Amino acid sequence: MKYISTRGQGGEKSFQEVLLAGLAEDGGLYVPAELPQFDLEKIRSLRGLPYNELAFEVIKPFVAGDIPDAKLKEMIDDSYAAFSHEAVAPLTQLKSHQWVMELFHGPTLAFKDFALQLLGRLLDYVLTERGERAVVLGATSGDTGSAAIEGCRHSEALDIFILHPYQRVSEVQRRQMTTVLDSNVYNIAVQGNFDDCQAMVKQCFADQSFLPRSSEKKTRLVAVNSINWARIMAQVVYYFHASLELGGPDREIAFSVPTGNFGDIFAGYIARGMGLPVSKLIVATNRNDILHRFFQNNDYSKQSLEHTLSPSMDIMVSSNFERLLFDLNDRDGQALAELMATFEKTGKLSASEQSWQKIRELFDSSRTDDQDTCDAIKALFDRTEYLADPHTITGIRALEELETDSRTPNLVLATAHPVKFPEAIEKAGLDTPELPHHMKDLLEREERYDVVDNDLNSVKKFIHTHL
Ligand SMILES: Cc1ncc(COP(=O)(O)O)c(C=O)c1O
Ligand SMILES: N[C@@H](CCOP(=O)(O)O)C(=O)O
Repeated sequence: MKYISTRGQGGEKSFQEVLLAGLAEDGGLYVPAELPQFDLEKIRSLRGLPYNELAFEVIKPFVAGDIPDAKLKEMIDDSYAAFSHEAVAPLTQLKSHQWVMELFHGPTLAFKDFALQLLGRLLDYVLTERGERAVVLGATSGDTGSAAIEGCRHSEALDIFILHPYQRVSEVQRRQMTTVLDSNVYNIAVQGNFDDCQAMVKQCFADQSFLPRSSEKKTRLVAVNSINWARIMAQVVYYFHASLELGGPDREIAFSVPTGNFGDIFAGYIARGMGLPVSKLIVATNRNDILHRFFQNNDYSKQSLEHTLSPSMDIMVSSNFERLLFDLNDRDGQALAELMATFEKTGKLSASEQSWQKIRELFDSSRTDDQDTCDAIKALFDRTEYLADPHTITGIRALEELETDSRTPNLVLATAHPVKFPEAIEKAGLDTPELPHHMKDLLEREERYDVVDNDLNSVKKFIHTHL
């Protein structure tokens, strides 16, 4: 499989190159030069497979030529054996035609584990084969950080630096990161918001001269955010899983996806591009609604980032949106590079009217504020005794608000476990469930993290001195 940058430079790359690079050298994101195609017969043949076997079939073409089948299979089997539910991504029906797919049965209780358990293993395998070490650098609004640490901490080939916005993640989320005391793990609490953290991570990738150099080799920086294609690739699998559970590919499914960095829903777009019958992709946002404004009014313009009860979606600049824009611009890297340069200068962009109209046939969107988040969590619980987390509920609310075809199964991605967000659950007037067994003493464990100014040089200096 070959990959290209959304900004058109640098030629074709292999999966290993893309895995290890994160961002492309021209500042773009990697996408497959061509998507693998699964016809209906092939998709039908996947029916009934356990999650790990399905994952192997879906992921295999993306890594072809770079990871031996037997090794890939072993890594996938190990990744999903770490999940606490036998079905890995179980579906629960909330009402007729409406299901949630629970993506929070991994070790850190959010959907990030699906990709980061595998990504950690892929990195460890590839780096060990090459006899190299690397520095993992990531930004988190709460969930990617702990999942990345959990996925990578056991690798002797990796040092891990995670930036999170100081006092802007929940206590459980913070402690899931900061109570990991391994000597290769560094948590940096930046006195800014998630967009600041993500922008600094991208700037570190763009200019890596701050990294120490050993005599033989320069230090390699690796991305664990969904700018890394391997993240999207692993997330594609559960769209196939949901569809097959609900009668696909012989009926279409509509997916409603709590959205921030546009990675999770973009994986659904890729599944559709591979041949999976998907009728709608619904972008559910919180008050940070740049994507909602794009899908409603063709207006992708930055506003100030607000702190909400769904902190993991407190994102304004959505990295993966660039991957969609690449397709909307007929995969013209030059045109996309110009569009992104305009966005960097002016803080806004829009698509051509024709491509926006076309993409609106597939995508719809909805926005939920904090009050509606609490009201909807309570109303759902009163009706069904199902406790949704404040991110998942935005996806459920979107389905209530938008008119969807009642004959098509509607599936919401349940992206995190409610136990991670007691503030929202309490504000909804409900009791937070107990922490699961492996995290029982989380609130008593020793923490270690450093608070750093919202300043690129301070972050670079921190990384440099700790390597
Ligand atoms: C719990 C939760 N829900 C939804 C999202 C949004 O996903 P994405 O950033 O892939 O759009 C995130 C963060 O990424 C999250 O942690
Ligand atoms: N919501 C994420 C933010 C980063 O998104 P990613 O999917 O690009 O890693 C988080 O919880 O950290």
